[in-house]
Parts: sequence; C-alpha cells; structure tokens
Amino acid sequence: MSAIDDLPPLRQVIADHGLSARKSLGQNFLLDLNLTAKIARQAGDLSGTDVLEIGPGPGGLTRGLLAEGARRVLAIEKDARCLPALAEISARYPGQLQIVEGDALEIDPLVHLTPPIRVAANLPYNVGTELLVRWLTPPTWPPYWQSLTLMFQREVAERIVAQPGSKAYGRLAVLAQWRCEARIAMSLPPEAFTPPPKVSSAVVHLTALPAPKFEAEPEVLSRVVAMAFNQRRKMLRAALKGLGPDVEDRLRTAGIKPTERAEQVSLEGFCALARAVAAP
Ligand SMILES: C[S@@+](CC[C@H](N)C(=O)[O-])C[C@H]1O[C@@H](n2cnc3c(N)ncnc32)[C@H](O)[C@@H]1O
Repeated sequence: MSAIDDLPPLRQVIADHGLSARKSLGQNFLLDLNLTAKIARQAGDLSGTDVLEIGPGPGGLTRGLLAEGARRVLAIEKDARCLPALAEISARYPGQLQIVEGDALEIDPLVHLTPPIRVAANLPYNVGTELLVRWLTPPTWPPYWQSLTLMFQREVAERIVAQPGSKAYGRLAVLAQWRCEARIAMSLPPEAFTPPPKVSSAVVHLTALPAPKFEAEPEVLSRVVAMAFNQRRKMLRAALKGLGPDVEDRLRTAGIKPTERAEQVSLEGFCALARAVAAP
C-alpha cells in the first residue's frame, strides 16, 4: 500500500487549520510523510489490526498507520484545534478512524477497541513516560496491547533498553524488559520536528511477551526496584533498609551480595530478590 495518500501535505494542513505548535501540549510535529510512514512501519504488520494512537496532532503518523493497512485507528487527542484536520483523514478512510478528544491519561481505550491492539504514539515526553509505566504494569498479563511503538527523548529511550552496569539502567529498564522485548527502532534528529525540540529523539518498539522472563510478584518487583534505584549510589543493604531488618538475608537468598549497588543487579537478580522478599 502507498505510504503517501491523496490528502494535502502536512504543512498545508497546519496552515489551513491554524495549528501553531503549543509548548504546553508538547507539540513538536512530524510533517514529513515519508518519515511518519517509516515510523508506522516500525509498529509491525498492521494489516487487519486495531491501533491505538495517542496524540495524533495534525495526523502525519495517523495517515501512515492507515496507509499501512490498519483495520481501525482510535486516535486520542487533547487539542481540539486538531480535530478538523483529523476529520479530513477520517473522510478519506471511512469507518476506519475514530477520533476521541480528551486526555489520554483519563480515557480507557478498551471502551472503543477490542484487544489485541498495537499502540503507536509521538507524545510529549512526560505523558509518554507516565503512559509507558501504566502500560507496563497492568493488573494482569498479557496486557490488552501486543506492541508499543513510542517516540521518546533519546535519553529516555536509552533508559528503556539499558543493560546492567550502565548509568541508564534503572526502574524503567527492569519494568520494560521483564515482560517485553524492547529495542530502539529508529533515531530522529531535532530537525525532523516542527518546531525542533532541544534534544534528539528515538522510537522504541516493545513487544509484549506471553509471560514474564522470570517469576515475580509485579507489585513487589516494582517496589523493590524503585527503592533500590532511589538511592542508586548506596549499597543495597542500605538502599533497601526499608524492606526490614532481614534485608541482608533476603539479598543473599536471591544470590545478591548486600554490598552491591542496584546498577549491578540483573533483571533475573531483581526477580529473585522480589521472590525472596515476598517469601514468608
Ligand atoms: C509531539 S506532538 C505529536 C503530534 C503528531 N503525532 C506528530 O507526530 O506530528 C504530541 C501530540 O500529543 C497531544 N497531546 C499532548 N498531551 C496529550 C494528552 N494528555 N492526551 C492526548 N494527547 C495529548 C498534543 O496536542 C500533540 O498533538
């Protein structure tokens, strides 16, 4: 299918609808349709698939997702000014694009879509990180989504795929890699966006695994990892003091030296620790 549809170029859409970028909404638009088509292809095989897009803006990525054969796209956008531009896309793809105006942090996509679905978004970074943590910590696993294709600040993308022993390794890496395959799919320089942000960006692709790589109670793992990395420079026996007086025994049960720091503990190690902490 052609990535470029017969809708107007995005610069014209922006001008026609007076879509001056608003900083308060983190608006850095992608106006190159070849680029948005490339990002849409990173979302996987979309033919016959339902897609959730957060923050479609003027609709560059939305057009890419539909051109890639998505059966339905649910687009949640907070800025009402974008709705007429999105309605034009909807008219070009009748019945395939559903637009919902509102805050993605407050809307339940399952009211509109049937799982499994793929998620794609170029979002303001703070909203993106908050949504990512929610997507990674649902009440049950596997989640309603099969993959997440998300644009982040390059530095955040590196935290998601980071390995032990690196500065970027932390809670986000453990939560993302515990139950997902995570990789950086693409890098984008600031000039790819209008207006250009101060930093480079990257697209991260996460695929939900049917089951976690290692057994652990989600809440316990989340709590232990948050506590360990909150004081990442301290030895674990000190950073995890809040777990109780027998923290050193629990660390040893998990095969972790109490003098290690959070940065040195593998995903498997954190899961073993979460099990040791949950044990009576
Ligand atoms: C970085 S822009 C990307 C726009 C478009 N997807 C693109 O690639 O050009 C982020 C978009 O998310 C929207 N947005 C910001 N906060 C949002 C929220 N909480 N819920 C839904 N959309 C939001 C903004 O209005 C904006 O359209």
